[in-house]
Amino acid sequence: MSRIVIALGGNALGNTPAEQIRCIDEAAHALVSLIKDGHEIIISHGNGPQVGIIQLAFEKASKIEGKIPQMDLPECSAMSQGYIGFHLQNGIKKELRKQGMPWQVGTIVTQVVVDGNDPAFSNPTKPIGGYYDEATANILMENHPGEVYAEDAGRGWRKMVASPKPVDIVERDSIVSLVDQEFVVIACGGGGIPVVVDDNGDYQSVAAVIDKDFASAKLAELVNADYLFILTAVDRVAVNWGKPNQAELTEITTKQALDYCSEGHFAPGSMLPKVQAAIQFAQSGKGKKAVIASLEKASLAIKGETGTLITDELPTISVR
Ligand SMILES: Nc1ncnc2c1ncn2[C@@H]1O[C@H](COP(=O)(O)OP(=O)(O)O)[C@@H](O)[C@H]1O
Ligand SMILES: NC(=O)OP(=O)(O)O
Repeated sequence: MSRIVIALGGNALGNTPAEQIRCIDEAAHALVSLIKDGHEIIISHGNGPQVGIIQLAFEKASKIEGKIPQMDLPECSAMSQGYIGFHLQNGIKKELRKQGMPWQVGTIVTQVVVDGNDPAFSNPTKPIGGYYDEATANILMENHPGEVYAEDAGRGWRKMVASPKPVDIVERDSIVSLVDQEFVVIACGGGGIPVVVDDNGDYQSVAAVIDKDFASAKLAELVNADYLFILTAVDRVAVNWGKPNQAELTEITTKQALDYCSEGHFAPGSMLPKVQAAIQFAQSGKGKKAVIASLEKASLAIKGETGTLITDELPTISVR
């Protein structure tokens, strides 16, 4: 039996409630199959599209109806955790019931501590919300001084917000306690609600969106997981991505992964943070394994039949 932290891509959850329910229904079988194989799972998820939509909805509503306030980013993140957690709870419960399994499912509103002096606060790099063309992004920047829009991994222009690195997880003990009681736990949604610790030791929220892959690596480290699974839309990480000599990686050491990162094989804002988060977890303790794989093949990935395995110690590399 292994303890597995699973990071689900926010872009894979669709853009509407109906799409999200459908995506989760499709993912639930793969997630439950890991429990059926005897593993404990803790699920985290992205919220990039969703948190941007929630913030924009409040901004628009506040202009139409004066009494509706604008909503700050941490509150929008908290709402996204509830909204996505609600659908994940129901989708996973439905699949568990179908398979006659008695596990409970619970979502924890999770706060993640960041460093208030993180340089990320003055360099917004995390894309949120929908996609725009360049001309529209320029108009939005003119009309909203202080807002930053930039290209997101060749997919279009998006609003960029600060994305500090996770340092600690406030609700870590609650998460471990529920896992120990055979709950499927959903935590650190959207990378967690970013907070800093003030002089009194209280938590104060800060306007940022933490990368869910980095938050998942921190979660996996703090709950002493054996595996970090980063599940996305491709079966394996590739070198020379999108080129005629593209080659998928099956197993790499953290050293090899670092070399590939510095050679520019992984797109910033998409695959690069996943590989960096995988390295971080693999280096966090002896025998720790990180796997980047496709969502629907999660149960094959744990058997080593698909995905890219990243560990600190593998002596060999396979490329195919
Ligand atoms: N070197 C690479 N190997 C594999 N996929 C890559 C690589 N570089 C970029 N990608 C792209 O990155 C995507 C994963 O990033 P993204 O869509 O942002 O993730 P998420 O699932 O968290 O929303 C893959 O589906 C693929 O299209
Ligand atoms: N918070 C976060 O990393 O979300 P995405 O995975 O949707 O970008």
